[in-house]
Amino acid sequence: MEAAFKPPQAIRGGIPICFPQFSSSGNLEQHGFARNKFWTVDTNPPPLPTSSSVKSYVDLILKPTQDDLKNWPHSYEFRLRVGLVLGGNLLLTSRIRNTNSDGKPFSFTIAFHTYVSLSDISEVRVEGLETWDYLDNLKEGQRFTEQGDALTFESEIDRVYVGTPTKIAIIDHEKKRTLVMRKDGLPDAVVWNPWNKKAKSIPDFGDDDYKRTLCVGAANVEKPITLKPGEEWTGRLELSLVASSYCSGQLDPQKAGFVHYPLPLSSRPPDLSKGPAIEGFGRERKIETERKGESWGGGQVLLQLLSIWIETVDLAAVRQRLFPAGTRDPPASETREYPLLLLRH
Ligand SMILES: O=P(O)(O)OC[C@H]1O[C@@H](O)[C@H](O)[C@@H](O)[C@@H]1O
Repeated sequence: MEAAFKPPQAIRGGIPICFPQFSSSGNLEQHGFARNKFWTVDTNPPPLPTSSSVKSYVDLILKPTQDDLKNWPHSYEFRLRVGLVLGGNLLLTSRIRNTNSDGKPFSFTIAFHTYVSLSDISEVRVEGLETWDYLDNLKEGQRFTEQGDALTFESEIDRVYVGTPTKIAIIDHEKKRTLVMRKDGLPDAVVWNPWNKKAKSIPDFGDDDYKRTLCVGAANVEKPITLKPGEEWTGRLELSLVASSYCSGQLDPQKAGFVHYPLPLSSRPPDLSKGPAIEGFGRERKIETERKGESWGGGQVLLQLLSIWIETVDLAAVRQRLFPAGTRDPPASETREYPLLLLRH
């Protein structure tokens, strides 16, 4: 996929964050405005207990501008901690606080619209959603119950599974690996693939890209969250890639040993033009044309993480947070994934 960040057009690929509205359920633009915003690095976030297995993280923040308040008249602070867990998992911890000074509550829906990169959609099954209810957007949002089998794909799908378990597995038989999604505070799960006809009308999708990607998003859609001033909501999403010696029902990623490491930025830029940037997490963008004299050692850069765009930041500071001293530099042969994505001037 060729994900392009050209607001106000939507971005597809990585993990766009749909906030404060999922899909077209309200008056705002489809999936809300957050996915088209620049975030800033939050240098002094309020304390957030972090498990000792989270070795490196960076804190980001999104707040409304005066213009934003015209569309959605609420003050909020959306904090996102992007963490790398020992062993290579990716942990996103979100906190949304109502900072309205007029005493008014606000309600929102939210989704982490994860684009998962696949070998071929016909080789994939999703476990963890069977027997749960879903709202089918291809049938005016009617409610159905999934049957007892794992999900497989033969045509367009556009559903919100409601009140789902905390673990979902996306099993890719051909790649022999499984993406395990664990979620807290995000009871619903979005499953979307436009299939061939619809994909043709979607800018970021090449003709066959529908075969190689599937959106499985952790979400809170069915019952919007309401926050009074001063109240805060927290949600967590953890993604792990495991080798698919995976057996049905065995969702513990510790049982299999697919490990990936942060790329040591000090060594050399990865040649992302040859393939997906973070393959397992669905990022498939050729960035050759955009790599104009990046400074990998530091300096002011525009940073993109998982489809989250961050205002110009001091790369050295971000690198230090994400890859603190002592992080083991992996031998080149072991480097498989690049959690830190695109840097450009
Ligand atoms: O094209 P967008 O705005 O990124 O949305 C993609 C799809 O996202 C899904 O989550 C929605 O349920 C679909 O209806 C929508 O088409």
